Amino acid sequence: MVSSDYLNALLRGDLHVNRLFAFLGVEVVVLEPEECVLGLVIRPELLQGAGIMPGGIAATLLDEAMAHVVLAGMQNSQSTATVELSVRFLAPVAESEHVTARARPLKRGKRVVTVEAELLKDDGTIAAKGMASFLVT
Ligand SMILES: CC(C)(COP(=O)(O)OP(=O)(O)OC[C@H]1O[C@@H](n2cnc3c(N)ncnc32)[C@H](O)[C@@H]1OP(=O)(O)O)[C@@H](O)C(=O)NCCC(=O)NCCSC(=O)Cc1ccccc1
Repeated sequence: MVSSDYLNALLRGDLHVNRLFAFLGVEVVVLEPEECVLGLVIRPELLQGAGIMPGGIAATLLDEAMAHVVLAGMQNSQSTATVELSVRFLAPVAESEHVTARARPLKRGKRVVTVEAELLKDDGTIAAKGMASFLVT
Protein backbone atom coordinates (compact mmCIF):
# COMPACT_ATOMS: atom_id res chain seq x y z
CA MET A 1 0.00 0.00 0.00
CA VAL A 2 1.17 3.52 -0.73
CA SER A 3 1.28 5.97 2.16
CA SER A 4 1.65 9.73 2.23
CA ASP A 5 4.35 9.23 4.91
CA TYR A 6 6.41 7.20 2.40
CA LEU A 7 6.00 9.80 -0.37
CA ASN A 8 6.77 12.70 1.99
CA ALA A 9 9.89 10.94 3.28
CA LEU A 10 11.15 10.49 -0.29
CA LEU A 11 10.52 14.17 -1.05
CA ARG A 12 12.49 15.15 2.07
CA GLY A 13 15.37 12.95 0.89
CA ASP A 14 14.87 10.38 3.69
CA LEU A 15 16.00 7.46 1.52
CA HIS A 16 15.87 4.93 4.37
CA VAL A 17 12.27 4.30 3.22
CA ASN A 18 13.58 3.07 -0.16
CA ARG A 19 16.78 1.03 0.08
CA LEU A 20 17.12 0.76 -3.71
CA PHE A 21 17.13 4.55 -4.05
CA ALA A 22 19.69 4.79 -1.22
CA PHE A 23 21.89 2.12 -2.84
CA LEU A 24 21.82 3.70 -6.30
CA GLY A 25 21.98 7.31 -5.04
CA VAL A 26 18.65 8.33 -6.58
CA GLU A 27 17.57 11.94 -5.99
CA VAL A 28 13.80 12.55 -5.82
CA VAL A 29 13.23 15.91 -7.54
CA VAL A 30 9.49 15.96 -8.30
CA LEU A 31 6.86 13.55 -6.94
CA GLU A 32 3.38 14.54 -8.06
CA PRO A 33 0.40 12.80 -9.67
CA GLU A 34 1.19 14.38 -13.06
CA GLU A 35 4.99 14.13 -13.00
CA CYS A 36 7.79 12.29 -11.25
CA VAL A 37 11.40 13.34 -11.78
CA LEU A 38 14.32 11.28 -10.45
CA GLY A 39 18.02 12.13 -10.79
CA LEU A 40 21.06 9.86 -10.74
CA VAL A 41 24.82 10.31 -11.16
CA ILE A 42 26.40 7.33 -12.91
CA ARG A 43 29.22 6.47 -10.54
CA PRO A 44 31.84 3.80 -11.50
CA GLU A 45 30.02 0.98 -9.65
CA LEU A 46 27.02 1.48 -11.98
CA LEU A 47 28.96 0.92 -15.24
CA GLN A 48 28.97 -2.28 -17.32
CA GLY A 49 32.15 -3.89 -18.72
CA ALA A 50 32.45 -1.54 -21.69
CA GLY A 51 32.32 1.48 -19.37
CA ILE A 52 28.80 2.77 -20.01
CA MET A 53 25.55 2.69 -18.04
CA PRO A 54 23.88 -0.74 -18.49
CA GLY A 55 20.41 -0.88 -20.00
CA GLY A 56 19.11 -2.45 -16.81
CA ILE A 57 20.06 0.60 -14.75
CA ALA A 58 18.30 2.87 -17.27
CA ALA A 59 15.26 0.57 -17.22
CA THR A 60 15.26 0.55 -13.41
CA LEU A 61 15.33 4.34 -13.17
CA LEU A 62 12.56 4.67 -15.78
CA ASP A 63 10.45 1.97 -14.06
CA GLU A 64 10.88 3.64 -10.68
CA ALA A 65 10.01 7.12 -12.01
CA MET A 66 6.91 5.69 -13.70
CA ALA A 67 5.91 3.65 -10.62
CA HIS A 68 6.23 6.72 -8.41
CA VAL A 69 4.05 8.93 -10.64
CA VAL A 70 1.44 6.16 -10.34
CA LEU A 71 1.91 5.99 -6.55
CA ALA A 72 1.56 9.78 -6.23
CA GLY A 73 -1.87 9.61 -7.90
CA MET A 74 -3.26 6.67 -5.88
CA GLN A 75 -5.46 6.41 -2.79
CA ASN A 76 -3.71 5.44 0.47
CA SER A 77 -5.36 2.00 0.46
CA GLN A 78 -4.19 1.05 -3.05
CA SER A 79 -1.15 -0.89 -4.30
CA THR A 80 0.52 -1.10 -7.70
CA ALA A 81 2.96 -3.26 -9.63
CA THR A 82 4.57 -2.98 -13.06
CA VAL A 83 2.99 -5.52 -15.40
CA GLU A 84 4.65 -4.42 -18.65
CA LEU A 85 7.74 -2.32 -19.42
CA SER A 86 9.42 -1.42 -22.73
CA VAL A 87 12.55 0.66 -23.14
CA ARG A 88 14.39 2.02 -26.16
CA PHE A 89 18.02 2.93 -25.59
CA LEU A 90 18.94 5.93 -27.74
CA ALA A 91 22.32 7.23 -26.51
CA PRO A 92 25.08 5.91 -24.24
CA VAL A 93 25.66 7.39 -20.78
CA ALA A 94 29.24 7.53 -19.50
CA GLU A 95 30.83 7.55 -16.04
CA SER A 96 30.03 10.60 -13.88
CA GLU A 97 27.22 11.77 -16.14
CA HIS A 98 24.00 12.93 -14.46
CA VAL A 99 20.72 11.64 -15.86
CA THR A 100 17.12 12.60 -15.15
CA ALA A 101 14.12 10.30 -15.53
CA ARG A 102 10.87 12.19 -16.18
CA ALA A 103 7.62 10.21 -16.06
CA ARG A 104 4.05 11.25 -16.76
CA PRO A 105 0.82 9.27 -16.87
CA LEU A 106 -0.82 8.88 -20.27
CA LYS A 107 -4.01 7.23 -19.03
CA ARG A 108 -5.35 6.31 -15.62
CA GLY A 109 -7.83 3.54 -16.27
CA LYS A 110 -9.95 1.75 -13.68
CA ARG A 111 -7.27 -0.91 -13.06
CA VAL A 112 -4.36 -0.15 -15.41
CA VAL A 113 -2.32 3.07 -15.55
CA THR A 114 -0.25 3.64 -18.70
CA VAL A 115 2.84 5.79 -18.24
CA GLU A 116 5.67 7.13 -20.40
CA ALA A 117 9.10 8.36 -19.38
CA GLU A 118 12.30 9.79 -20.79
CA LEU A 119 15.83 9.47 -19.50
CA LEU A 120 17.63 12.75 -20.26
CA LYS A 121 21.27 13.73 -20.09
CA ASP A 122 22.09 17.22 -18.81
CA ASP A 123 22.80 18.44 -22.39
CA GLY A 124 19.21 17.53 -23.35
CA THR A 125 20.08 14.31 -25.18
CA ILE A 126 17.42 11.61 -24.74
CA ALA A 127 19.33 8.56 -23.51
CA ALA A 128 16.29 6.28 -23.36
CA LYS A 129 12.51 6.27 -23.64
CA GLY A 130 10.19 3.94 -21.78
CA MET A 131 6.54 3.02 -21.54
CA ALA A 132 4.93 0.85 -18.90
CA SER A 133 1.62 -0.45 -17.60
CA PHE A 134 0.84 -0.60 -13.89
CA LEU A 135 -1.89 -2.70 -12.35
CA VAL A 136 -3.56 -0.81 -9.48
CA THR A 137 -5.40 -2.91 -6.90
C1 LIG B 1 -0.28 -8.97 -9.23
C2 LIG B 1 -0.09 -9.42 -10.69
C3 LIG B 1 0.28 -8.21 -11.53
C4 LIG B 1 -1.42 -9.94 -11.19
O1 LIG B 1 -1.86 -10.92 -10.27
P1 LIG B 1 -2.45 -12.30 -10.72
O2 LIG B 1 -2.60 -13.18 -9.58
O3 LIG B 1 -1.65 -12.75 -11.88
O4 LIG B 1 -3.90 -11.84 -11.04
P2 LIG B 1 -4.76 -11.95 -12.38
O5 LIG B 1 -4.08 -12.71 -13.45
O6 LIG B 1 -6.09 -12.31 -11.94
O7 LIG B 1 -4.75 -10.41 -12.81
C5 LIG B 1 -5.51 -9.44 -12.10
C6 LIG B 1 -6.13 -8.52 -13.11
O8 LIG B 1 -5.08 -7.79 -13.76
C7 LIG B 1 -5.18 -7.97 -15.16
N1 LIG B 1 -3.83 -8.01 -15.71
C8 LIG B 1 -2.87 -8.86 -15.36
N2 LIG B 1 -1.76 -8.61 -16.09
C9 LIG B 1 -2.05 -7.56 -16.89
C10 LIG B 1 -1.32 -6.83 -17.85
N3 LIG B 1 -0.05 -7.13 -18.18
N4 LIG B 1 -1.92 -5.79 -18.46
C11 LIG B 1 -3.18 -5.47 -18.18
N5 LIG B 1 -3.94 -6.14 -17.26
C12 LIG B 1 -3.36 -7.17 -16.63
C13 LIG B 1 -5.91 -9.29 -15.36
O9 LIG B 1 -6.54 -9.31 -16.61
C14 LIG B 1 -6.89 -9.25 -14.20
O10 LIG B 1 -8.01 -8.46 -14.52
P3 LIG B 1 -9.50 -9.00 -14.22
O11 LIG B 1 -9.58 -9.23 -12.74
O12 LIG B 1 -9.64 -10.28 -15.01
O13 LIG B 1 -10.41 -7.88 -14.72
C15 LIG B 1 0.95 -10.55 -10.78
O14 LIG B 1 1.05 -10.99 -12.11
C16 LIG B 1 2.30 -10.11 -10.28
O15 LIG B 1 2.52 -9.99 -9.08
N6 LIG B 1 3.27 -9.88 -11.21
C17 LIG B 1 4.60 -9.40 -10.83
C18 LIG B 1 4.61 -7.89 -10.75
C19 LIG B 1 6.00 -7.41 -10.45
O16 LIG B 1 6.72 -8.02 -9.71
N7 LIG B 1 6.37 -6.25 -11.06
C20 LIG B 1 7.70 -5.70 -10.90
C21 LIG B 1 7.93 -5.16 -9.48
S1 LIG B 1 8.57 -3.50 -9.50
C22 LIG B 1 7.20 -2.53 -9.52
O17 LIG B 1 6.15 -3.04 -9.51
C23 LIG B 1 7.40 -1.03 -9.55
C24 LIG B 1 7.06 -0.42 -8.27
C25 LIG B 1 8.04 0.27 -7.57
C26 LIG B 1 7.75 0.88 -6.35
C27 LIG B 1 6.48 0.79 -5.82
C28 LIG B 1 5.49 0.14 -6.52
C29 LIG B 1 5.77 -0.45 -7.74
